Amino acid sequence: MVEKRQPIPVKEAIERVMERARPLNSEIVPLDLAYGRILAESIIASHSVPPFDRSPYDGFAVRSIDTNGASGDSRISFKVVDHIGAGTVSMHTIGEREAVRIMTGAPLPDGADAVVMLEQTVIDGDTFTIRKSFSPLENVSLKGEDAKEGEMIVEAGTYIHPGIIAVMATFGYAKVSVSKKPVVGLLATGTELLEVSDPLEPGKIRNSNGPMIAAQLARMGIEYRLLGTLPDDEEACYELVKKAVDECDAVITTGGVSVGDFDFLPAIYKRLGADVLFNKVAMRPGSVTTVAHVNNTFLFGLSGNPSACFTGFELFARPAFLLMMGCDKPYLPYEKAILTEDFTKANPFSRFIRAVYESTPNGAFVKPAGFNKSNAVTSIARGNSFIVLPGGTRGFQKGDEVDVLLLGTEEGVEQWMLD
Ligand SMILES: Nc1nc2c(c(=O)[nH]1)N[C@H]1C(S)=C(S)[C@@H](COP(=O)(O)OP(=O)(O)OC[C@H]3O[C@@H](n4cnc5c(N)ncnc54)[C@H](O)[C@@H]3O)O[C@H]1N2
Ligand code: MOO
Ligand SMILES: [Mg+2]
Repeated sequence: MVEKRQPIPVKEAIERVMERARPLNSEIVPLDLAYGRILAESIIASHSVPPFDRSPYDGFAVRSIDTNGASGDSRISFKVVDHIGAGTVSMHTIGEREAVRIMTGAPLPDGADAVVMLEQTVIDGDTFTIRKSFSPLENVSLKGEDAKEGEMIVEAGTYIHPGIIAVMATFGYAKVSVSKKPVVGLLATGTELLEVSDPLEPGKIRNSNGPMIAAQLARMGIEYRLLGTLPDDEEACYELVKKAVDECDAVITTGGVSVGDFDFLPAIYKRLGADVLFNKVAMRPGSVTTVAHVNNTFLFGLSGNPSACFTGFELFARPAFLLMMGCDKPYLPYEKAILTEDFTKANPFSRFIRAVYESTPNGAFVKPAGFNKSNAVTSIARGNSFIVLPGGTRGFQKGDEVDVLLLGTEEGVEQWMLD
């Protein structure tokens, strides 16, 4: 008698996984290795930005009061008493009708409260004239206008993108505290599996899930331990998974999670005494995705079918790893888009269709990325998103608005947006 599995809604499955995920500790890395990591400390402005009043233009620093009344008919003349570029501080205090020739980024000299752009002057030796008046602080980049000393700039939990690298450099963070990455073991199971470099043989296929998951992990900045590719042999798989559980924060397997005679993962979870969070999800593809937990280690039993495997990783493993890394936005970004093709199949379960999403000036559009069965591999290659159709629906038409989850973005969202 084949075991009857109880499907649970996708949202509940995700919640069960996320409830078990615990943030890992942090580690210190040099700034040049921080890109793509998750901040484990908040970035506080250690000084004001800019740190001094400075010139935003190449021109002349003047006292605005001296410019009052300037016009085309009545030009006012200034005497240039110093000349500075960025990085140099003038020792002069500007007096009446005096000016310092100043370059972009140089600190405003004492006494000056406005900057005249070079283009606004007529220069004659060490004097120049202007034809308009300037108000106090005109063309001055004020100390602290970008950030005040002590201000919170980026909160812990944020994905470190190049802009965050820029502020950390600004504030002298030569090293920064980031969350540790999970150690993830990767095992492809299947007697039919060949290595990528092997020629095809009757009844065999090349292992595409292993390299795919490795790349899904790489896209998140996570390295993996390749546990290997094993035939459908319960004993060999058990020994390998058992060993990996002690060494890894998560073990991802592909294949062998359904009810077939050579699907040994359910028996392996039992022998390990693992707590199975679920073994059936009301979704297509990926309904047999199984997630278990033992000794503080996650076991992600992804389906062998490539589209199901891919989907199971993105929906369950990805947010769990991001939560473990302290990320405050672990979920795939959500959009609405207009379907540009009919999709008339019934959806007994929530359906995740590999899709091509395009954002245009006329709105966002989406269409299935080709052959879309659970065992499809080409639509994963052609897609950049999932169309999500709710369970219990059918007959989506061209022009309908549908839910879309975007793949491969650096930053996600705080909440799972769908049921
Ligand atoms: N009687 C039932 N049969 C099946 C059910 C079911 O509920 N009752 N579920 C179906 C669903 S849904 C899926 S999905 C698959 C899941 O199968 P498994 O996760 O057990 O995976 P396998 O049986 O090992 O392989 C399935 C399929 O995928 C190919 N495969 C496996 N590994 C790889 C790999 N690394 N790279 C590329 N392709 C791989 C394998 O050759 C099979 O074709 O079960 C349904 N059956
Ligand atoms: O797990 Mo299966 O992918 O629902 O087709
Ligand atoms: Mg199977």
